[in-house]
Amino acid sequence: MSVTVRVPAKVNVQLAVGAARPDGFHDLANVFLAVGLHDDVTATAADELTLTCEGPGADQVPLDRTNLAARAAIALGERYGIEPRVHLHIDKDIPVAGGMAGGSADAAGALVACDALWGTGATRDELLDICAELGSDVPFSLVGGAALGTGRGEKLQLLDVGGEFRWVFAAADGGLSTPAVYGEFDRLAQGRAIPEPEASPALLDALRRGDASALAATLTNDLQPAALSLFPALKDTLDAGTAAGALAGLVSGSGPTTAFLCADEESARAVAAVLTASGTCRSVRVTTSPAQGATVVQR
Ligand SMILES: C[C@@](CO)(OP(=O)(O)O)[C@H](O)COP(=O)(O)OP(=O)(O)OC[C@H]1O[C@@H](n2ccc(N)nc2=O)[C@H](O)[C@@H]1O
Ligand SMILES: Nc1ncnc2c1ncn2[C@@H]1O[C@H](COP(=O)(O)OP(=O)(O)O)[C@@H](O)[C@H]1O
Repeated sequence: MSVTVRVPAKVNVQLAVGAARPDGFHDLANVFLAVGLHDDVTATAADELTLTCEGPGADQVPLDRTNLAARAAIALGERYGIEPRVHLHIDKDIPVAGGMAGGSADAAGALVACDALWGTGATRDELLDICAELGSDVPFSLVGGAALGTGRGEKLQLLDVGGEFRWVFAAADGGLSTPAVYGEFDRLAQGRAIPEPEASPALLDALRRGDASALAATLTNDLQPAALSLFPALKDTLDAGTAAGALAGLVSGSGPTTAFLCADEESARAVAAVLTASGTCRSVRVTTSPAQGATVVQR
């Protein structure tokens, strides 16, 4: 018996980062938006825990117990006294180490797939607890849509989105490590007072109204200077996308994927064509948001 779960990538339309906490994490006001790029995770009953992965960047995904999908299966099994005898297959379409929460998506997908396979009877809150143990972004991958993440990003408040937004994503040649980008944020912040992170009322209002121009005017990412400092060529991609007519461009989370918000489908196609021809990125995708969270698509 097999269960397949589809899980979305995310973009952070606001990522306000506070000072480093004693535990090494940073308090955030993290406005997540799920976007229509997905990984599919299939869980199949097996003799032991095994993993396979296919798709772009699959060679950079660990296939041992450090894989976030494997960790999710182990964590669920431990909680409910079940041996994780399962084969997990990840069909990957979310850029690896790209700041789009691909690993978190796979963790949420594996959790929901194993939960369905094993019939644990876990409540959604119990699943969300396990998600938060696995990583700061994992709870959002489970719920999808749009949400404000506070704490280290794991405490979620669902947000209303009043319309569909058009995005172009440019995957970079290479990846960025999330801890390295937060470390660079700390280095750049030395000697500066860091304000408490707060969600922008204007941005939440733009989301609620589905107003792309207003959202474009309020997009912010406090990790962007750190990502650009570690990966300066991203500036060329951002310049190419905005010159091509995007309403705004920003680094997605810790990067190095760049995200371009566009007025409509036609503009998104034009921006994608210019980015593809620019030679400033590895691949380009056009998609929409919001997208739904982890969903069983086959069983
Ligand atoms: C930056 C963001 C924005 O959504 O995602 P990505 O863009 O990388 O996908 C997140 O904050 C990443 O969340 P996630 O990738 O789940 O991070 P975790 O596994 O919990 O933590 C990895 C490391 O990132 C740093 N970290 C993470 C979250 C946070 N609020 N403060 C931190 O300082 C810590 O160094 C931590 O050890
Ligand atoms: N299922 C997974 N998919 C992708 N990466 C994973 C997975 N499990 C563990 N990793 C590790 O996590 C790192 C971060 O990957 P990813 O989650 O795709 O990026 P980001 O944190 O930038 O959103 C990768 O370099 C990889 O070593």
